[in-house]
Amino acid sequence: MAAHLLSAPSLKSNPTKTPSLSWRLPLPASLTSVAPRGRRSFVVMAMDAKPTVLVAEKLGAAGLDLLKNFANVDCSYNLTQEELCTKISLCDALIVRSGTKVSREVFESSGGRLKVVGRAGVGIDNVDLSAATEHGCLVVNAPTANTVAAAEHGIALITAMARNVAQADASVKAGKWQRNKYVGVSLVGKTLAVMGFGKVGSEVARRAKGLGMHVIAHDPYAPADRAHAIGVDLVSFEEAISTADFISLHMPLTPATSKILNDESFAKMKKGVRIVNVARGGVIDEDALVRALDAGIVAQAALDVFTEEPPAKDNKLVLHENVTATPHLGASTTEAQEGVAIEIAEAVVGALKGELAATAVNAPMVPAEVLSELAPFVVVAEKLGRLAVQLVAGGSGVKSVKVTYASARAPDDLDTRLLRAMIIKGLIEPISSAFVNLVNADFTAKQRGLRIAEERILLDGSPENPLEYIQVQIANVESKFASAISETGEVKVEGRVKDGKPHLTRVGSFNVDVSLEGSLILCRQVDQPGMIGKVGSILGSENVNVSFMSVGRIAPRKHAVMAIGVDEEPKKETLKKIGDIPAVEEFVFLKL
Ligand SMILES: NC(=O)c1ccc[n+]([C@@H]2O[C@H](COP(=O)([O-])OP(=O)(O)OC[C@H]3O[C@@H](n4cnc5c(N)ncnc54)[C@H](O)[C@@H]3O)[C@@H](O)[C@H]2O)c1
Ligand SMILES: O=C(O)[C@H](O)COP(=O)(O)O
Repeated sequence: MAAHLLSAPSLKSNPTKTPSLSWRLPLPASLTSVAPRGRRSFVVMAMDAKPTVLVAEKLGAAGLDLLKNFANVDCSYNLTQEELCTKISLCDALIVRSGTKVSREVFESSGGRLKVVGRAGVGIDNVDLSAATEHGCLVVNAPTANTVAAAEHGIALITAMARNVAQADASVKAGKWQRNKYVGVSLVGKTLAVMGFGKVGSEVARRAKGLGMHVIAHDPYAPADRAHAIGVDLVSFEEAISTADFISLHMPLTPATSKILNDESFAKMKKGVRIVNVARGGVIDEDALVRALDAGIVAQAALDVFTEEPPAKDNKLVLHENVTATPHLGASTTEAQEGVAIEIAEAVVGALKGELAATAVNAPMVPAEVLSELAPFVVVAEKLGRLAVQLVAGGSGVKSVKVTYASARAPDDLDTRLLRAMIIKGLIEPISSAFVNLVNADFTAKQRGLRIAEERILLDGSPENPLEYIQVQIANVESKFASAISETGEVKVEGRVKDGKPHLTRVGSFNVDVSLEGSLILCRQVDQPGMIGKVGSILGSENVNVSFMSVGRIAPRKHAVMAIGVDEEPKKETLKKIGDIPAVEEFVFLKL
């Protein structure tokens, strides 16, 4: 991405000292959701001495060498939170893996000196991103270097579990020779369901094919042709879990995937299924897994990750005789750690020098004047992305997105890069563990094979208002809400700013008008009197507050789409009651 998006760092040359740095990064609250009023920008202060980097967890030697060429490096492992908080005020950068909690207290204790946190790995669940941004601290990660290691660990767990390697090893070491007890199962010809066909999942699939397994995958957002290219069929969640002999989890932990394997899903699985998890502990309801193991539905599980890490000593799942457990070792190979160390050291050094980091996860940057003008449209853009992706049910994956900006401004007079970044953020964040901002939006989209085509419609009228409306269309997909498909076959949503507020103004071929706040119910019905009352009273009786309601129809007494903004998330039963109204043909609940 072009460096001029960031107000350029001023480098004062001084032959005897490290160059001084001064960045000024305007801070759009919508990109970070954390900037308190009056703190919309932050400045990385001038550094006249060599910076100090605290490496709080073991990092590969090549990465350390890179850091040492530029900074004083303090490797202090196993620090308590208190020790970390004490040290941090003397450090310009901090590098961690998943074992160090970089809490708000750490940022507060830094006294403003900490400028960069480097996460040597993918997940940044251990870094308080809001606090980082509030304190003007850039967070960078290393998202690709440990993919193969994680995939290899998944395969190691599948094979070790199938042949009882861990249990048999413990038995031999205890002086036993139990050849009959540890008869395993073969992998060849067995069906493996890969849940989450991203970087790690696709590498697991490729390797499992080599072991002679029949591989299917479930990932509503992955391109089908990428799966077909390696001989994998993308199937529904139900089909994946009900037909698999082995299930391997590779999706991020998001509100939608939290406890996605639970009592209900275990009940649908083949008796004797085997489960592997090298993603995040929270995607499995661990108590439900213990029940499924006890009931014999799940024959075995092999787990690298846990809801709480390290798990409690008396954790029933870890102690279960049919469970193989490893202490979050997915990324722990010499090679991956060298790769991650180099990736993160380069990112941290680059950030300390004032360069843009493609793997930055919280760096907002856009000129303040552009930001203030586009601020309300930024919200529309992100929400349209979120809505559009949540409307997708399947098809060839979210690959091709067309964004249309309708404006009376000449194209040169309207910088849409921030809007595009926010649409990408809206499209990607609900379906991944990625954090998207202006720095990494295009990079993240490209990495996921997501093509964003932008089109401008030049309107007559006053160019005072930067934009009339934004349209987001996703091609080659099916929708959970058939009415969201436009006349030309794409999932289509359109929004605009009204009285300073973001509004949804079109879904598919239906005009609607609903404020984009809280959550949204879209409902297609036969246009007839009394529908608004019926739906409103169901929501009212369940204490769900309706913030907005609008009906768009093709013609009187034909079909209509009702858009209902709600402040609270309705219960499943409440939504079912709406679906049961005879005139309702389809409906969908969407989180904004
Ligand atoms: N154990 C370890 O040490 C280790 C190492 C690396 C990665 N990880 C974890 O593995 C997971 C995958 O990492 P990645 O780098 O492949 O991420 P990725 O973003 O490349 O892939 C995740 C995939 O999951 C899909 N997905 C999202 N929601 C889904 C849903 N509801 N159902 C099915 N699929 C869904 C996405 O479309 C995407 O294709 C992450 O949770 C990551 O933190 C763990
Ligand atoms: O998020 C990751 O990159 C993996 O879970 C690995 O984490 P680790 O580097 O702390 O082992």
